Amino acid sequence: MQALEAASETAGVSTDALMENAGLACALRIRQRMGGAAGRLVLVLVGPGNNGADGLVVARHLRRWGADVCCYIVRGRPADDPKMTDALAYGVAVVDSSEDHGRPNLGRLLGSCHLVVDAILGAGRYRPLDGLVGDVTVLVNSIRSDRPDLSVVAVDLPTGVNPDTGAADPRAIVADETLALCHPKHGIANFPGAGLAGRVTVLEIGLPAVVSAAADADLPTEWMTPASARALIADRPLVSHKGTFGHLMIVAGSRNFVGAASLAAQGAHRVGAGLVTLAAPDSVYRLAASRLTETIHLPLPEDADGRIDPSAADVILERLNNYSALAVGCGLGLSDGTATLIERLLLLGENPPALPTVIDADGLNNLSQCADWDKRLRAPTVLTPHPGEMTTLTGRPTVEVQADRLEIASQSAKGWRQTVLLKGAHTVVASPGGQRCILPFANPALAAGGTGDVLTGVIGGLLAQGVAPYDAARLGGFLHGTAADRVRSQRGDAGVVASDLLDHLPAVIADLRGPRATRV
Ligand SMILES: NC(=O)C1=CN([C@@H]2O[C@H](COP(=O)(O)OP(=O)(O)OC[C@H]3O[C@@H](n4cnc5c(N)ncnc54)[C@H](O)[C@@H]3O)[C@@H](O)[C@H]2O)[C@@H](O)CC1
Ligand SMILES: Nc1ncnc2c1ncn2[C@@H]1O[C@H](COP(=O)(O)OP(=O)(O)O)[C@@H](O)[C@H]1O
Ligand SMILES: [K+]
Repeated sequence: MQALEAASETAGVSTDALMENAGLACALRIRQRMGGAAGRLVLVLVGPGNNGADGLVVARHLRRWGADVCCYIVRGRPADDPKMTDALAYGVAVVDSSEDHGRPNLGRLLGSCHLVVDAILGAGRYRPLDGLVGDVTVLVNSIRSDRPDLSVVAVDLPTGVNPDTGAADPRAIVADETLALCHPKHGIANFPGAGLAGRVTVLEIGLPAVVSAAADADLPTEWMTPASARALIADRPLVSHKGTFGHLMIVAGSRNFVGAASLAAQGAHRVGAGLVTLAAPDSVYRLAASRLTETIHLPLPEDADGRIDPSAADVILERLNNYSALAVGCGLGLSDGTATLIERLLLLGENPPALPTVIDADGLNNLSQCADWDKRLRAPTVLTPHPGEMTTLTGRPTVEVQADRLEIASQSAKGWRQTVLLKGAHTVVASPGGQRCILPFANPALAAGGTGDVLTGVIGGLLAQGVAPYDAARLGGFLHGTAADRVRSQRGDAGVVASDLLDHLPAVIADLRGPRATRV
């Protein structure tokens, strides 16, 4: 962002203009969050640099719209600060920390305000919080935990988070929402910083077009937003039929995991696949069929433990010509037989069509048993490991995977020449060509068995409709994460079950698509 700011100056857009744009964008979002400005009491914590200057612009606009706004100057501002002059001219109240010994004024303001804006520190050079700033952040965090009605909104980054790494001072601000200016900094993509940022909203600050185009080409990591997801949703022609939207074959399920197969099938239906066939062990078919009224069924021979028998590979392979995508793995179980099945379905050697494929769960575990699997995948594939499955596939300890999620997903995608979706809070998607993106969802409601099976069905359903693997993975993950956020807002963090996600998927797609005209 520092380089972009310099390039903007050269292109004729001053830092001051960017700061004004940034402050206005933040003020608009805060007003929206509060459901209006008039009569609200807002406390803006102002630091010494440009983040503090953004805070003063936010304060001025909110005051202009009728809020009672107090700026608490955490660290001295320059004596001739024009942003301070402007804020005072609009009637913003100012309290200086140097005159608030023992912080009685700050305590009083925190006790009565509706919302706190953290504009103490942003993306400047990081150093650990000193005593003065740390005092303030500790008080804010403690009053926030006593007052569930109080929102803390951070400008650009929560104060105390290292913008480049995501490391955090133990006294860092805990925010309910972070307003990321232009390109989100790594500090709110990586944990623990990401865990302190709350919901992340990305705001435009009006970089000149030539600068932002160059930046988009240069920056390796995309932060998925509703706008970037919308761009991946295809039009749905009015004159269409079930064949228009593809046919997905799902190979899944075993005696112990009947629901996994069923959840994947429903995930695919709910993102608009034209036809979905579930190829499952005969005993799973008998249980799942009564729930899956829209699904086509292909019952398969099974072994003594209720897993698909490897001889079923012939049954599947001879039919694949009639399908447009394949999803493999949910609840498959793990045995020599299932490894043979996976080898025959997915790896070089046989000669069926190379259907776009998503592999999850035991599909991945079985795959890891096949010699040289990473060099022999036949089709364009999305692999969707959780961190434990990533360990199985790469041999790298899970703590290592989690410490460097972006790099490990990227390296794996390049090495395997396939798309990789590394699950978990802030899911990472990486393409074999070096693109990568972060899905901005951290949601404990998703931490429940079966949610990954829904994701596999969603990605498979998109592949079947002709969406390219990298796009299917990032769009699928975005739809899944958005649906989960909706479920969480209705039902809370605990007790959500995977099938709760399903009903939300069509509305998530419709809302993202918006009122755009459907083409015939
Ligand atoms: N780069 C851009 O294009 C734009 C940047 N903007 C804002 O500018 C911010 C970056 O501004 P700055 O570079 O001034 O950085 P900061 O606002 O983070 O402030 C840096 C100042 O804080 C001091 N400081 C750093 N760590 C400290 C600590 N632990 N305790 C006490 N003081 C500490 C530094 O010595 C320095 O004086 C962004 O986060 C964003 O809010 C926006 O105004 C929009 C335009
Ligand atoms: N705390 C979390 N924040 C965001 N997403 C999460 C969180 N916990 C789990 N998820 C998501 O939920 C899904 C879980 O998938 P997985 O671990 O394969 O479970 P299962 O196979 O039991 O369905 C993944 O999409 C993962 O990214
Ligand atoms: K901040």
